[in-house]
Parts: sequence; C-alpha cells; structure tokens
Amino acid sequence: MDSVSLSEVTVIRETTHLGFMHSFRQPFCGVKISPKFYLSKVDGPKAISSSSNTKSQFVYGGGSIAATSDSGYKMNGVNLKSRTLMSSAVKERSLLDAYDDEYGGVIVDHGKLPSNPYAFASMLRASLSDWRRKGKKGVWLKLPVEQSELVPIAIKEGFEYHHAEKGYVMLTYWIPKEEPSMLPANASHQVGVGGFVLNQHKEVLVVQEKYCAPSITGLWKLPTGFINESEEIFSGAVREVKEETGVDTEFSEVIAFRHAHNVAFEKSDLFFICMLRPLSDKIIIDALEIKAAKWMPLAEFVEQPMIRGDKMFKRVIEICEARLSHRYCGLSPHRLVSTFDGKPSSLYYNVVDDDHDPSHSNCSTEFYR
Ligand SMILES: NC(=O)C1=CN([C@@H]2O[C@H](COP(=O)(O)OP(=O)(O)OC[C@H]3O[C@@H](n4cnc5c(N)ncnc54)[C@H](O)[C@@H]3O)[C@@H](O)[C@H]2O)C=CC1
Repeated sequence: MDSVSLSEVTVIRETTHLGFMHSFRQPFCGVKISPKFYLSKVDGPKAISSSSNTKSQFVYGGGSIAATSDSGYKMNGVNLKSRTLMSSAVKERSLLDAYDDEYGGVIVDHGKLPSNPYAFASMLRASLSDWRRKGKKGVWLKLPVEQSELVPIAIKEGFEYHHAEKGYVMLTYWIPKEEPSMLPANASHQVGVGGFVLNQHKEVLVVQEKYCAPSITGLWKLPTGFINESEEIFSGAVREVKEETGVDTEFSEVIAFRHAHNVAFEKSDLFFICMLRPLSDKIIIDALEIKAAKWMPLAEFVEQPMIRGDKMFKRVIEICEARLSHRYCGLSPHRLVSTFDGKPSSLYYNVVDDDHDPSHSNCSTEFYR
C-alpha cells in the first residue's frame, strides 16, 4: 500500500452534503485520495483490515473509520458522505474533548476545538453518538467568536442557542428524546438601581435624562442605571450616582425593590431603590447620558405631576420619609461566604436591635451622622 503522511493528504473534489460549508476555505486542495485510504507515517490512523479495495477500516483515537462501497465513509457508524469531510476527519481526533458536568451532561472544552470546520462537523456528530451511547444528557458547547464559522454546523446538528456574550455563543443540546430538557434557561433578569440621595437641607439629587420617552421629557427623576456583571448593588448605586451627577455618596440601605416583567430584551427587571448619604454636593453631569442635574427641595420633587401620579415613586418617597423618622427600616448588606457555593456574597437584611453591638443596628441609627 502506498504511504503518505496525513499532512500531505489533499482532495480535489468538494462533494460534501454540508452545503453550508462550501464557503469555507479548503485547507487541502489539489491531490486526489482514493476511498482505499492511506496510512500515515506518523500519528495517523492504523489499518485494522484491508481485504478489499472498497472496504477498509482504520482506528483513529477512540473511534473507527470505514470506507463504504458507495464512496461515502463511516465514522463510529455514522455515514460521512464526503471525501473532503473524511480527509479532514482523519486528520483530527475523532471525538471532541469534553468533560462531565454534575448533572449527567458534558461540557465541550472550547479551548480544544478543531480549527477545521469539516473536522468539527464529523467530530461533533461522532461525539453526540458517543455521548448518547453513554447515557449523557445535556451538552454545553461554547463557541468563541474566533470560531463563529462552527455555529451553523452545530445548529444543523440540532444544537440550540442558549445565550451569547461579546466573546462567544453558548449552544446546548438535550440528548434524551424521552425526557424533557432539564437545562436551565438563559438568565431571565436584569438588575437596576436608583439612588435616593437626600441632603440635610431636605433636597433630593435629581436628573433629567438626555434620552427618554416623550412622556417623561423634562421630568426631574432619581439617578438610575444598571448593575454591571459581578458588581454589588451597594457599590453599583454609588457608582451610578457618581457617574451621572459627580456627587460622592455612601450607601445606606435598600429601601424597596420593584419586580417588573418584559422591560428590556423581553427580560424581567429587578429595580433596587437605595438610600445614599451624600458625601459631596458639587454636581458635574455626565453629558453623554444626562441633560441636567440639581439638588431639588423634596417637596418640589414630590409635587411634579409625574411623580405625584406615579404609584411607585410616590410610595418610594413615603418610605424614605418613614425611614428618616425611624418608622421604617431598610435592608443593609452584610458580607458573608456561604458553604453552599463557597463564594463571597452580600446578604441584605435589617438589624433592629443588637444588644451586643448597637452600632450594628441600621434601624435605630440616624440617617445623617
Ligand atoms: N429611567 C426611569 O425613569 C426609571 C428607571 N427604572 C429602573 O432603573 C433601572 C435602570 O433603568 P434606566 O436608567 O431607565 O436605564 P436606561 O434604559 O436609561 O439605560 C441606561 C443607559 O444605557 C444606555 N442605553 C440604553 N439603551 C440604549 C440604546 N438602545 N442605545 C444606546 N444607549 C442605550 C443609555 O445611555 C442609558 O442612559 C431599571 O431597573 C429600571 O427598571 C425604574 C423606573 C423609572
């Protein structure tokens, strides 16, 4: 049998049934290979039978590859109808690198994906067969933006979009046909914060947004914004107020939160209204986002028709006033690590009375120190 290195193996015909691959660059062009296959000099597939010109079989990595008489090929029992696909497949390992998750599923190692789309297609199909045979359930496939050409291949194989970030798209596949998918859905909420900053003159820090719905144009409102990834509510509120108005603040309490649905990108919205103590009073607005900002007498703020007629903001202000006169107590953050996940986190609660250390009580302390 003739012998060539796999790196020398090339094909002249693109007969793949995977039409969506036609636009991909052909890494190996020009040399014809026959369905008989060739042995690699190094690290190639090992021939395990070669009794006829139309049926040869090789073992490569964990899987086996066989030529079939209709000039198609099989890998791990799966028909691969293209010589192109085959040449790429034998060049790479036959199964994707993956590790088990704790729910009986597998997570594909996205750092070890093959660079060749044809190899990816055959390895993905072979891997699915392998995982199915082993009784695996959910499959998580993260495709980095640099390998976005693999996305349509996985979708054609039955994968679904789960979520996307700037650097990748996450796809999933639920293997058991007889069981409903147990894979958790994409994150369902966004988290917003609003800062209620009141100074000792009973003036509240308010802004006018540069871009807003026509119905609230001209409204003086509390500074609001979204929490960043891995950001705390207490520090996010302070950051948002600083960004929009230039005023430094200290977090006091979450005084209320609102839960609403279908707010942006069809996601639900958790809006935490935070009481903050001002540490400075000079206003420097973020001109990209904010049209104007100022300290406004609380009574004037409340008298704005949009605020007076709004059940949420009207109640928020009532709650803040109740807090100032100790008729209400908000939630303050307490840092802790739970053994359930071992992660540092913030538990928000109020301490009404702490006999051992009265300074712990966030309910009896004066808002202004
Ligand atoms: N703005 C308000 O009057 C109210 C806000 N909230 C809550 O406040 C939190 C934050 O909401 P908002 O401050 O309204 O956020 P927002 O929708 O104003 O977005 C924050 C910032 O992101 C940018 N942005 C958003 N969408 C954009 C787009 N399509 N193109 C370009 N830039 C864009 C803008 O710079 C904007 O100032 C949410 O939880 C919300 O429920 C609650 C009640 C009223």
